[in-house]
Amino acid sequence: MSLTLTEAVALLKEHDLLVTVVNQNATEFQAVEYDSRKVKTANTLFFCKGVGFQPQYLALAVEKGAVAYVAMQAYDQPVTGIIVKDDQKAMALLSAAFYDYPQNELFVIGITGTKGKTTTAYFTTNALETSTAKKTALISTLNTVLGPKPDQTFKSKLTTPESMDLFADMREAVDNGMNHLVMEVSSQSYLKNRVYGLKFDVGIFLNISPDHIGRNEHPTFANYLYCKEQLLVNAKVCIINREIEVFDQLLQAAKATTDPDKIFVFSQTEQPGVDFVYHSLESNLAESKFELQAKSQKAQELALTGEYVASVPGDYNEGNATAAIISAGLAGATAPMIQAALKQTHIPGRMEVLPTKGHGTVYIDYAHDYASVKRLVAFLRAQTQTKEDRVIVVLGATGDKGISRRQGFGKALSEERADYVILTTDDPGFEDPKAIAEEIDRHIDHDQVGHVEYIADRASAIEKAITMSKNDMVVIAGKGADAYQKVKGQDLPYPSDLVVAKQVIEKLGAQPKK
Ligand SMILES: CC(=O)N[C@H]1[C@@H](OP(=O)(O)OP(=O)(O)OC[C@H]2O[C@@H](n3ccc(=O)[nH]c3=O)[C@H](O)[C@@H]2O)O[C@H](CO)[C@@H](O)[C@@H]1O[C@H](C)C(=O)N[C@@H](C)C(=O)N[C@H](CCC(=O)O)C(=O)O
Ligand SMILES: Nc1ncnc2c1ncn2[C@@H]1O[C@H](COP(=O)(O)OP(=O)(O)OP(=O)(O)O)[C@@H](O)[C@H]1O
Repeated sequence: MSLTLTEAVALLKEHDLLVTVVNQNATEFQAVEYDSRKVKTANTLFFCKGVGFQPQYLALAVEKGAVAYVAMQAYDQPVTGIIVKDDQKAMALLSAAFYDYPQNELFVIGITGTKGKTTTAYFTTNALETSTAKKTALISTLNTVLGPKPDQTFKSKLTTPESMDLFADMREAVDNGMNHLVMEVSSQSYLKNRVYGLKFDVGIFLNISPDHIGRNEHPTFANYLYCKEQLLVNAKVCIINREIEVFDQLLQAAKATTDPDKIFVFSQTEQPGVDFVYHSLESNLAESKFELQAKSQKAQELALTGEYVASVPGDYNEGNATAAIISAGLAGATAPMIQAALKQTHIPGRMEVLPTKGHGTVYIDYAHDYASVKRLVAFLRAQTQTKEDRVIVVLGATGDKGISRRQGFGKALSEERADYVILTTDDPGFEDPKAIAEEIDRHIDHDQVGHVEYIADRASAIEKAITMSKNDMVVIAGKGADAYQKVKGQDLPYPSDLVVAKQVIEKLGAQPKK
């Protein structure tokens, strides 16, 4: 992989991003980097970007071999400086060029939404497994999969990687023989221009509710919506959930750049302009069965009508699965292939079900905002068998970010009348977990929620909930498959909610007979 100074300058000029070039002595770059600690070779082009950037990082990069840098200002360094109007946009464009536009060799499906991105990404990837002969790469909050070998799967750092990492990942996927890519597209990735200039073959918009607004994230809901909307503006084919409150605005955004014939709308209810309708047939504690109907000519042409079973319970997962079915169909999978895949999809930390003998049913779920906790508690309430069966909830709220979630949890637990709530620790960061719990508690309507208590140690909170449960639904919410607690800038090891719950069930001798 390489890039010449002439090519870089031409590309930046084409996008009206170039200000000037200083010390024009470098000619060709054999490596690109944005972290001085990672610079390894001479002929590196270094990117100065980000709120935490400091000039000494560039000095270190130069010491280690950087021959040029891209920045929004010139620095006192003897190497070539490519001065640009926007460092993040420049990094995305030049990274794509450096890695020789790997997106052109992949069918790229992008997924956005406040909730359901990871679930839909896993459904879609599995649905494509047969039609692409296992050549579908995945970039998700949980894992990044760039090839079939075990060492080509690794834990992701972000939901959507930094642009340079994204294009490097895509190149690696192509080199590993992949020809499709399913990826989550966070609103933050548009805010930070991580996907600037990238065209998606299919863009999915699942839902939007207030979240990710505040320090380090979006200043307002309008900005959050605008960033998410950009996926539709940059997709050749759009799939949109009709039930989104701001659907009309989304449709307009999609239509600005996409032929209406390439926009697919899905809904739970029949209404004008909808291409696909899904109806729930049976939603139980282990899976969801639903029917998908094609309503428009273009939908019928995809031949996806039929009954589907999604392995992940929760009626909202039928919407996620529907989006996955349509996108997989557009990418060439047939209904039988998708039906077989959805039945078997396992998504770590999303509605993991542990039935017990004598201690009810335990759910581990990543629900960590108002909308997801509300839907989860409502769903589990509907599954209780008798009036005496309780919904017992274990949760905490993260420190340093998502502050509005504390109020949201209080509201969701009150509206859905959780019977027993144990507040506990969930990635407190630099905050005091007890103070976070007290804040959630202040937003709980104690006339609606049976009982609320605080147990600082998460494993002990889980143990108490399962031990006290008889025929109840125990929900351990918020951390999903995370095997750490984020405390004061460190990831402290934590066995994960699933492992803790299994240990408790074993200790109680409550494993169900196989
Ligand atoms: C607010 C935000 O998005 N920040 C991201 C951004 O940081 P930044 O560009 O400001 O960079 P920085 O960390 O201040 O560091 C400045 C620069 O100095 C460099 N550096 C630093 C130290 C050094 O010794 N040498 C050096 O060169 C760094 O590599 C960096 O390029 O770029 C970094 C990678 O270059 C990301 O790690 C970082 O994500 C932070 C950790 C984060 O928490 N982001 C969250 C909000 C996020 O992006 N979340 C979304 C999901 C949200 C959703 O579900 O919708 C996501 O896509 O993951
Ligand atoms: N369509 C939906 N509506 C409401 N809640 C949902 C929906 N889909 C999933 N959830 C809930 O949200 C949780 C997170 O789901 P998932 O990881 O798929 O979403 P995500 O968009 O990737 O989340 P995040 O951005 O927080 O990583 C699930 O565990 C479930 O409780």
